[in-house]
Amino acid sequence: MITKEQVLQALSHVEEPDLKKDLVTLNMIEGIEINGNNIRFSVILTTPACPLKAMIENACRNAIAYFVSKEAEVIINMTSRVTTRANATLPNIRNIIIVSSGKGGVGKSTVSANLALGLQMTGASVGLIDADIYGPSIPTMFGLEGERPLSVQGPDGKARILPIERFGLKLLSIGFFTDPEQPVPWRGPMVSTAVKQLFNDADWGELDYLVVDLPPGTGDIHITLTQTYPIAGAIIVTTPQKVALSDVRKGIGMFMMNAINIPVLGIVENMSYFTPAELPGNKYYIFGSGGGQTLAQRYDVPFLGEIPLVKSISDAGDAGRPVIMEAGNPMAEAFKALAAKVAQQVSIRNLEVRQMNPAPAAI
Ligand SMILES: Nc1ncnc2c1ncn2[C@@H]1O[C@H](COP(=O)(O)OP(=O)(O)OP(=O)(O)O)[C@@H](O)[C@H]1O
Repeated sequence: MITKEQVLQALSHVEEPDLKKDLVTLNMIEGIEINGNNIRFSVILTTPACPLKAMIENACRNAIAYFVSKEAEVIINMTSRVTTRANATLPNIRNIIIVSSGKGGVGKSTVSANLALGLQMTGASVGLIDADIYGPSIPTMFGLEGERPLSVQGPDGKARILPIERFGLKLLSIGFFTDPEQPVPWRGPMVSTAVKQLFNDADWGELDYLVVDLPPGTGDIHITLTQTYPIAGAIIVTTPQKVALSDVRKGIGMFMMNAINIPVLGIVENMSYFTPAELPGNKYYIFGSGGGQTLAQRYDVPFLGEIPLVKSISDAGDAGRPVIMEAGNPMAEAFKALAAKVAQQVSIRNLEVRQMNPAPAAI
């Protein structure tokens, strides 16, 4: 007779490669049912985008065959529950991911939009805030220029902004509230108040991830957000040119300052190499190669990947349909891989935070 204890014992030999602990210790096994030779259970991954899903499933099957019985018929339900750090400020939002860059024009908004969609395509619920007061580009990238979000009455009687939904994403941009013909001369306190409204006064519902596209550089918004909300981590976008890399150093330095102390989930290098549309296998590193990777090593933060310079990205951005929506486009694959890596880093950081502060069970 196969017992539940035998199954748990076998699965305690399977390690989650990113989290470096076994599946039983991580409480990732649920709903074990045994009926004669049939074993059924669920593995609760920490993100639907887990790039190691197939490998973990395989390791579970091998462990059952080795430690329990070769004859067992195993049915595994691979599912997920996105982890969070305890968050009393915005309890419905499990992870806030900020996307920043030292310099303007490096592709921060392009990365934010495609990352948010990449996370959403794996089954997570995702929101995107465009807090780039100097040049909000999310309305254009999603074909939403001139749109105005509706206002609804919340249960407390207060008005709430309803994010606009597009391709399954919930979106709010500072650009929905400003007139592109009449740029607003923003002052520090105005900026902070306006951006905080996008978080506090909006009806986001339940979100696994909220991606935030920040203005370039290190300014008031960065300080306000990092001091007001529990941020799961920051992503830094750069391009291979030396000047962009030196700006990134300042950005990383800011997040690592004691007073701010936001985990850097990693560096993304955009426009790393040029790929002609007719020769997608050819890569031309016109600005030199390896800069982002070297910087990541120097600061001991993950390198999240290289995004090529491809004309279709900007065409797609201008046409209101981010490139990740184009099935079969190699760029779409690059952004999907990026989303999986980011989700993985969020899970790792959340576990580290829980180990440092084990009081509330945050899963
Ligand atoms: N990998 C790429 N290949 C080709 N074009 C790209 C790539 N990444 C971004 N672009 C284009 O470069 C321009 C700037 O990109 P984007 O708006 O995403 O940058 P940003 O860093 O957010 O800029 P800003 O600082 O102005 O907000 C856009 O026209 C975009 O379509």
